[in-house]
Amino acid sequence: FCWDLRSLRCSFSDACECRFQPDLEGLGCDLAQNVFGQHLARELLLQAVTDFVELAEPLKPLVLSFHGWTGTGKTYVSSLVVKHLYLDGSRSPFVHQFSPTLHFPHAERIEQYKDDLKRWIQGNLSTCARSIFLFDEMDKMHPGLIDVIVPFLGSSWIVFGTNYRKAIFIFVSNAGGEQINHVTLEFWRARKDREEMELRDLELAISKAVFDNPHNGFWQSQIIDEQLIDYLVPFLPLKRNHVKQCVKSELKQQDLPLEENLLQSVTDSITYFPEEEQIFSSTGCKTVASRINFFF
Ligand SMILES: Nc1ncnc2c1ncn2[C@@H]1O[C@H](COP(=O)(O)OP(=O)(O)OP(=O)(O)O)[C@@H](O)[C@H]1O
Repeated sequence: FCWDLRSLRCSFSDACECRFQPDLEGLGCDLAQNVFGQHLARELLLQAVTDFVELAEPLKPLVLSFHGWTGTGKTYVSSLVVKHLYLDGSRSPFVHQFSPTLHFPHAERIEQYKDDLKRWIQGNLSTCARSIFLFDEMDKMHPGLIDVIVPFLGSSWIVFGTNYRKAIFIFVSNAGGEQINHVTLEFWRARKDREEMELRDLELAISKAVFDNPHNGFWQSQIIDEQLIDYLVPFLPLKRNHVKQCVKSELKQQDLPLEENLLQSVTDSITYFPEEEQIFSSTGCKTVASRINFFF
């Protein structure tokens, strides 16, 4: 069980800046128990977040970029980070999410979006230095837009009168997903244990795929030129056994019986690739919840 004693601690301490009260043990516990098939993302993230929040005066904000195929847990893992950093979890007013298709849909308004985004981040950081900014679908972001946040990501002390070094920025995208899938498949074909995969097996493939792509929000971005991303976090394609674990955990959450037949039927109803070997789920665990409803 993961105990959460933060409320208690928070009420006795002055250190509860913006109700930011990291529960790193809880985060580690949740990642280990509830995130399947992602040993690299789990380890890297826990280490990065731990190192960062333990610094009272960090030298720069923490900047993470999540990459991987659809339904592999990128959004889910971000929600766990938020849940374990703020007492109010995702309801915290200091957690901000941007999605290009929702917030920046019109290419011709890019100059306006640049101003808005800069002011928005600056304003939020003045209210609370311990803010989190999540940028979804980075592969759909207009190149150029994201560069307005460059001044907030580096290590100069004060930007526009705000101390911003305590913020966390998380970029999420499918970019690099195919390359990650390819390397993972090669591992499987070589009969190597998936857990033996190391970051260095993937890093080069991801950075090439992401940063050399003119359609990506990071294309020719100063964020890359100035090396402002601290960690590229890879999410591996999920195998049948991981999908089965997702089905099991969804059944538990919905208080439904854990019948082996049902578990197997839902797991088998998903499509797998490549066509010959059928190893990885083409939608990760994304459609699991809706499929369970279909079987009832
Ligand atoms: N590795 C995983 N472990 C446990 N559950 C998972 C995992 N991956 C996905 N899920 C489940 O599937 C749902 C959808 O996953 P999620 O939204 O995190 O995918 P994603 O990687 O962000 O996909 P996309 O790139 O399409 O946005 C989650 O809410 C979670 O319930």
